[in-house]
Amino acid sequence: MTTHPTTRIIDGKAFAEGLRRRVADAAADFLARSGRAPGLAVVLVGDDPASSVYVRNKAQQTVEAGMASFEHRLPAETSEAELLALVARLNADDAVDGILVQLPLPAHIDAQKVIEAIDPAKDVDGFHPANAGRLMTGLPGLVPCTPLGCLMLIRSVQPALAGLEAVVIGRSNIVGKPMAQLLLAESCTVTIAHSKTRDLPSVCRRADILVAAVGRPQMVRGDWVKPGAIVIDVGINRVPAPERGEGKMRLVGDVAYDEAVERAGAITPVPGGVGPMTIACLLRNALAAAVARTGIVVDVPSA
Ligand SMILES: NC(=O)C1=CN([C@@H]2O[C@H](COP(=O)(O)OP(=O)(O)OC[C@H]3O[C@@H](n4cnc5c(N)ncnc54)[C@H](OP(=O)(O)O)[C@@H]3O)[C@@H](O)[C@H]2O)C=CC1
Ligand SMILES: Nc1nc(=O)c2c([nH]1)NC[C@@H]1CN(c3ccc(C(=O)N[C@@H](CCC(=O)O)C(=O)O)cc3)C=[N+]21
Repeated sequence: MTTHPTTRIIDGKAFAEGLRRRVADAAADFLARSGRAPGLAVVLVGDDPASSVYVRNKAQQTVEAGMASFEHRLPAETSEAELLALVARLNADDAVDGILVQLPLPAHIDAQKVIEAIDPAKDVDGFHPANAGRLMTGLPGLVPCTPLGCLMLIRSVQPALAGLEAVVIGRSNIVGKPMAQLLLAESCTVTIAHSKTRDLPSVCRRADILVAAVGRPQMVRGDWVKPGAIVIDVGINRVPAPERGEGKMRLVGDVAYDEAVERAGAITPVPGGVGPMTIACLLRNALAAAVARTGIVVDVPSA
């Protein structure tokens, strides 16, 4: 593979390691001042294999950062009422600063109801309407981890964002919409594209910053990328990899990386780009929640 001589491959894995180290330092300060470690509770309902791996990684990295991890694995048959009762217990538990309920939830549970049951002060995913509204209106609050991680990576290659054209493909509440809000707050000119967008390739070609959060393997082609653009690939898609052996799978993003790397000024790989930042930002948000809840001031890494 040849890359443009000036293309910067954004190493999300390395950036995330550095962020986790800074969070760990601050968590140690928090422990020294308060007598307890910041606490993060992660709830998994059912046994989806991918979700199970993420939850294990989150718990492991929480402990490595010197925080208390409370892992709740519930059977797929758990009723909505039982899950809401657990959320209520976690809301009331002073050792728990952050609560994450892994999505997707089984179909018999109303995910929106569960999100709204989480105390906004402990909503480390930033999915509660109170936090979404705070982001939209420019008030301090908890910001969704994946877009926050994307903003940190964008800033690492381009600190001055005002006036840049940003295109976000995808309008989900967990990635696309909050990503657009963060870029707007940075004074980018933001376009949100989605499945009804006409002539998506032309829209993308305007972008100085192109964020793909779609869930379609390698949909964004090289000739959709403006030369020199910053390309952030949020997509996590598992596709068959027969070259690795029968039944094997590999991860690809929403961007055709080998093509886009030829035109981009900077680009995130998959894996090793946005994914590791999501978990690092989760730990960052748990620390931020602990600080906001207790008033104990430590150095919380910011975007
Ligand atoms: N790296 C990480 O940490 C994370 C990665 N992800 C990954 O990011 C991707 C997106 O996740 P999420 O936002 O939850 O996904 P959703 O399925 O909730 O949203 C997908 C968005 O893409 C849009 N879309 C679908 N098809 C097209 C198309 N052909 N052209 C343009 N837009 C299209 C949809 O439009 P419409 O609204 O019109 O239907 C929708 O807004 C997934 O691959 C997911 O696995 C997600 C979270 C974290
Ligand atoms: N309430 C909730 N909050 C979430 O933040 C949330 C969720 N539910 N449900 C699922 C999605 C997805 N998600 C990822 C986290 C880390 C990686 C990650 O670490 N990816 C590695 C690869 C991991 C692998 O090899 O599978 C990488 O890209 O390098 C990916 C995806 C968080 N999500």
